[in-house]
Amino acid sequence: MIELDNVAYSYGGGELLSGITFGLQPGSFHFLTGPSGAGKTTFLKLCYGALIATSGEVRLFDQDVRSMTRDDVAMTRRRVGVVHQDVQFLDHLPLADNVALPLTVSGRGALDEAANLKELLNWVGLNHRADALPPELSGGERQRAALARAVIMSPDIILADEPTGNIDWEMSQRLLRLLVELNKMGKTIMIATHDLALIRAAKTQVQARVLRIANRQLQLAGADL
Ligand SMILES: Nc1ncnc2c1ncn2[C@@H]1O[C@H](COP(=O)(O)OP(=O)(O)OP(=O)(O)O)[C@@H](O)[C@H]1O
Repeated sequence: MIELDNVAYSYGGGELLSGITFGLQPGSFHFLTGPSGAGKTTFLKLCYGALIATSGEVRLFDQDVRSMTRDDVAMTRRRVGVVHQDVQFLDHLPLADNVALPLTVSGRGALDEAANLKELLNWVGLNHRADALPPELSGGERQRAALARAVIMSPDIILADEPTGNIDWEMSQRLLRLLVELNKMGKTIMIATHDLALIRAAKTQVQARVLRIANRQLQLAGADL
């Protein structure tokens, strides 16, 4: 689904990632960990084509990201749902409209939209908050809304960057359960996180692999986490 072949990435100040070869298999569940500043967000951005590798090749659904047209990029955005580290909403729009934004932008029918949206808000436990404005939401509500928005287009892959960064343990568990549920429905999941307790909790629920970025390299972490 996503393949990186000997990928390197530099930000000008030097090489951040180097010699990265990785293939994301359908239906897999990965955690991505490593020290702060190691390049986890950068790696995720390379995976969904938001950044282009300095060298090496990234293929998204068998297509080299460098050869993608604007339409190709729009298509892959539908197939890859991203939960960003710094979740942004339009503060003047109610939560439901924010969650529906990818549908609205893509021009899907209103009826289709309404049915899908209600079900989705229910699934993340936010039906009662549908009319709330983003500044009125708690951290956990924002994260669940971000997840709902990331999956509203029924993507095949969900990439989540520190989705439990600012929320308490109970809410982290709730979010994890939603991601595990998505994986059981066949979605491919990758979560960047510092939270080793979250990884341990996940391993009791799903067969998760742990990747670690350190010293510019991507490695498969040992089973002793
Ligand atoms: N647009 C940019 N321009 C220059 N340097 C950048 C840019 N984005 C990130 N960096 C640098 O690249 C390094 C890796 O950043 P990245 O966000 O990928 O790390 P991370 O592992 O996700 O960190 P964290 O765990 O703290 O979120 C950092 O030192 C960061 O300052």
